[in-house]
Amino acid sequence: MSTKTQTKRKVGVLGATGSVGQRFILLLANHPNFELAKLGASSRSAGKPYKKAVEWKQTSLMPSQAADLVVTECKPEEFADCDVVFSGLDAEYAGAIEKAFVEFGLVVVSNAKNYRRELDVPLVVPTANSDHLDIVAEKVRLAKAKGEKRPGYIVCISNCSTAGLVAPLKPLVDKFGPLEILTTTTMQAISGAGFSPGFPGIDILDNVVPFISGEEEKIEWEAKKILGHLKNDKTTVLNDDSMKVSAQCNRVAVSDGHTECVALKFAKRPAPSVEEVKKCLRDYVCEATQLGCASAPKQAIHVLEEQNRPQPRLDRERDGGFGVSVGRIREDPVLDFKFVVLSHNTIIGAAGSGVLIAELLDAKKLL
Ligand SMILES: NC(=O)C1=CN([C@@H]2O[C@H](COP(=O)(O)OP(=O)(O)OC[C@H]3O[C@@H](n4cnc5c(N)ncnc54)[C@H](OP(=O)(O)O)[C@@H]3O)[C@@H](O)[C@H]2O)C=CC1
Ligand SMILES: N[C@@H](CC(=O)OP(=O)(O)O)C(=O)O
Repeated sequence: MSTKTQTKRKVGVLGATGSVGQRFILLLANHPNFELAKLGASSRSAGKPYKKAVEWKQTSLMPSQAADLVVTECKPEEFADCDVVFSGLDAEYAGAIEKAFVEFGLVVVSNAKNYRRELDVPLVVPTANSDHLDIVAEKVRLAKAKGEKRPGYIVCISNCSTAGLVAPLKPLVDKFGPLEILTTTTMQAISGAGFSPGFPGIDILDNVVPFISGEEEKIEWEAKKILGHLKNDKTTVLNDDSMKVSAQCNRVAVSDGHTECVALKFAKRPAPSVEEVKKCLRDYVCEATQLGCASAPKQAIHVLEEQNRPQPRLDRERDGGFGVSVGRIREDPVLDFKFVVLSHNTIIGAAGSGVLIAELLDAKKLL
């Protein structure tokens, strides 16, 4: 019997002190395939052990694997031995830093918005459109065919509200065809606004704020890219521009977990029944689960029958935050259906998606 143990892949986290960065630390500390090797943040944090650089705000204790790692500046040379670098960088700085990392030959999986619109950059919710990683597979194949080593590349994670929205839509579109109309009204947690400086308590206590800068536009176009298809040559994504999407976004006094009230109309007539929609969501098994990825949810979509669910505090941890909860699925008198979806914004909406994407890249031998 073989006694050979598989060595873990070294990984780094940029923006390790932030809201998304802290979630990456929690998810990577005891990961079976990845070893947390490098942490990066701004020059304010660089040179300090992580436990001194970070203002830890998670409800789980800071993992010992991270506490004494010394934070560095976000320079690619510092991360040269990492197989994957996760980015939770402030978008103001992410563009230049991530570009430098890719040019250095590194694999970057990013939460920042900067490269999401690039046609040859996959925008991936790993429980929905993991097939878009074929763009990366094609880049790697072409380089290897020329006798070159694996090139640096970037994969983008979607906006957190978009992730919760498209997770149940993808199996529905695959089974019942494209959507004609999609509307969503979000109730977004304060952790989505980040930790530096963080959403002011006085603004959110006893309150709802009906504006999140840039969020509605991002949901409206990102859904079209994620629900779109790859061109035949697998080099770019063709957005689903035939679908009309409308989003309204609100910040609410919830720590973690974005809730969305969704309504939709399918392009094809007759529309499926409520029972067919529920069955489609319940039966869905995402590729990451089929491949046995370590963080993949057992159930990607949880269909809830209780009339007052999902609720963020009660449902956000389903499948470790990698599962999305859908409740109150019913006919809509204007469109075809309406339902409520809840997703953990820093797990399936951010860092968790990043980790699961890296597991998929590893399973597909693209690292
Ligand atoms: N929060 C969420 O739910 C989601 C966030 N995102 C995106 O993820 C990214 C991170 O968001 P979030 O964690 O909320 O943000 P935070 O404000 O909490 O964290 C920002 C991070 O960026 C670092 N940083 C700031 N300036 C620089 C710099 N000049 N050079 C290097 N590092 C720098 C900070 O380090 P330091 O502590 O040293 O200042 C910190 O680690 C953003 O692009 C955001 O839009 C995406 C989806 C969901
Ligand atoms: N805007 C989101 C979080 C976020 O930063 O999204 P994006 O990465 O798309 O900018 C929220 O407030 O909940």
